[in-house]
Amino acid sequence: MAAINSPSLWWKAFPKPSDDGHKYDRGHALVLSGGAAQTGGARLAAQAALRVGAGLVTVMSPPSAVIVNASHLTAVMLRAVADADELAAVMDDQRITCAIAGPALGFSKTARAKVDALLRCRQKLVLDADALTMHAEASDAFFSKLGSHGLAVLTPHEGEFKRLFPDLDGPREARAAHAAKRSGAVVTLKGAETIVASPKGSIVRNEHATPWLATAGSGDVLAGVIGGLMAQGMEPFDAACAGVWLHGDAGRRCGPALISEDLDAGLRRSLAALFETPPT
Ligand SMILES: NC(=O)C1=CN([C@@H]2O[C@H](COP(=O)(O)OP(=O)(O)OC[C@H]3O[C@@H](n4cnc5c(N)ncnc54)[C@H](O)[C@@H]3O)[C@@H](O)[C@H]2O)[C@@H](O)CC1
Ligand SMILES: Nc1ncnc2c1ncn2[C@@H]1O[C@H](COP(=O)(O)OP(=O)(O)O)[C@@H](O)[C@H]1O
Repeated sequence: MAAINSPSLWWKAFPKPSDDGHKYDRGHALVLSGGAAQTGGARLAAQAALRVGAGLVTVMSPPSAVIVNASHLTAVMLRAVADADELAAVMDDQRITCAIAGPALGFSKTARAKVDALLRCRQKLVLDADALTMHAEASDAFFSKLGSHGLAVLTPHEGEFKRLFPDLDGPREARAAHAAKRSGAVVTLKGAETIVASPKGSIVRNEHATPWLATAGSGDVLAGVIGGLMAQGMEPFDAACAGVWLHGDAGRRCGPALISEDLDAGLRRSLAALFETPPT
């Protein structure tokens, strides 16, 4: 039976900046960008990762999309990365603590190879959207890589979940639990209620949200929130639970007519409230 998500479940593990810390103590997250016409999803995720406290966040952009990304980024950094080999070389830097891939990434051969390179690294991962769908045709091989990796969070919506786990049906909690066991990753099955399941059998149900979150790019923000928390050292299951709650709380604080860009301000208010009155 699932626990109901609330800050008391994960507050102890939640990253708090130390008085004498510097930005590298707060982790460095990378976010893969899609091509020149598909860059927004990565930037939404990157901004969210920075907002929840990652010390540095860099968008890794195909060279052809650098100008587009550069014209939109300020605190988030930017680096051109042409192919999987270049990405693997960047990931060799042990100061990189998490990578986020999938939002508006696309399905090119290069995008697929980049995700494969991430799966061969030791850093924590959030895989969302296209980084999930691209494995629908060869899901067993994907699960085997995820199982060896051991530090990934998958964030499918129902459509993406069905592509990866077409044989699973029944109640959402049972499906998420089964998917986590099969994939060896933490599975965050998004929806009006979001289920977070770990490969070891922990399961949490999040009811703290708002239907106003059903808007383009909202899931990209969630991927960034979870990745930003993992970049700071939070374990994948705790980060997924905390991320889903914060995302829901930010949505509630924004209220009617929110669009995904608004969640940045909502997250700031959510974090301020959490730090002002921490759960007991
Ligand atoms: N600003 C941006 O750059 C944005 C980029 N996005 C990117 O656009 C690409 C397509 O993403 P989509 O999710 O639209 O498309 P997908 O084609 O991957 O999935 C949508 C399909 O799944 C079905 N579906 C079933 N249950 C669903 C559920 N609970 N929630 C959503 N869909 C459900 C829908 O009916 C639809 O046919 C991805 O790369 C995504 O990251 C989107 O995230 C929107 C914002
Ligand atoms: N009716 C709803 N009530 C609460 N939250 C919702 C509802 N519909 C969607 N959400 C949340 O909004 C986000 C949508 O993510 P996703 O479908 O990946 O969108 P996108 O691909 O556009 O970013 C998820 O976090 C999901 O849980």
